[in-house]
Amino acid sequence: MFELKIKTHFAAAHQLTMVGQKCENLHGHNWNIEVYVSGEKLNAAGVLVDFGDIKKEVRKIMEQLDHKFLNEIDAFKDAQPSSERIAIYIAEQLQPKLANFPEDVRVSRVSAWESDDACATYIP
Ligand SMILES: Nc1nc2c(c(=O)[nH]1)N=C([C@H](O)[C@H](O)COP(=O)(O)OP(=O)(O)OP(=O)(O)O)CN2
Ligand SMILES: [Zn+2]
Repeated sequence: MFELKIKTHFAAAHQLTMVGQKCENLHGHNWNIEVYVSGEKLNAAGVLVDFGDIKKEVRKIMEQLDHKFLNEIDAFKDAQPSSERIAIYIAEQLQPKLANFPEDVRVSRVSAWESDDACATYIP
């Protein structure tokens, strides 16, 4: 088994209803995102997937989130944009894009760091 990781980031605003907590106020984060992709087989070039191909797909997903008010994005209208939900969102958006890659390649983990010391990870 091989596991690749690429890192990216986006900046956005959100509001979370957490009963009296400060995050109920409109505020923003610079999220740092780690995307892990795993699979068994290397291609003729000796790689699972070109890092550049993964980055290209992840960049498109970041464009949907960057400098947005996340609560207004369709995916989060009925589901608050916590770091957990952001991690799931990225994983679910990316997985179908991997259909063009070798068949056993899949998203194995997405971590969303909303600060230097707080991170939510989704493992499909
Ligand atoms: N499990 C989760 N808990 C919290 C989330 C989340 O997405 N998942 N999000 C928040 C808020 O986004 C809030 O903005 C961050 O809160 P918090 O880490 O408490 O605040 P700070 O970044 O200011 O950190 P301090 O350590 O308090 O300085 C809350 N919880
Ligand atoms: Zn927040």
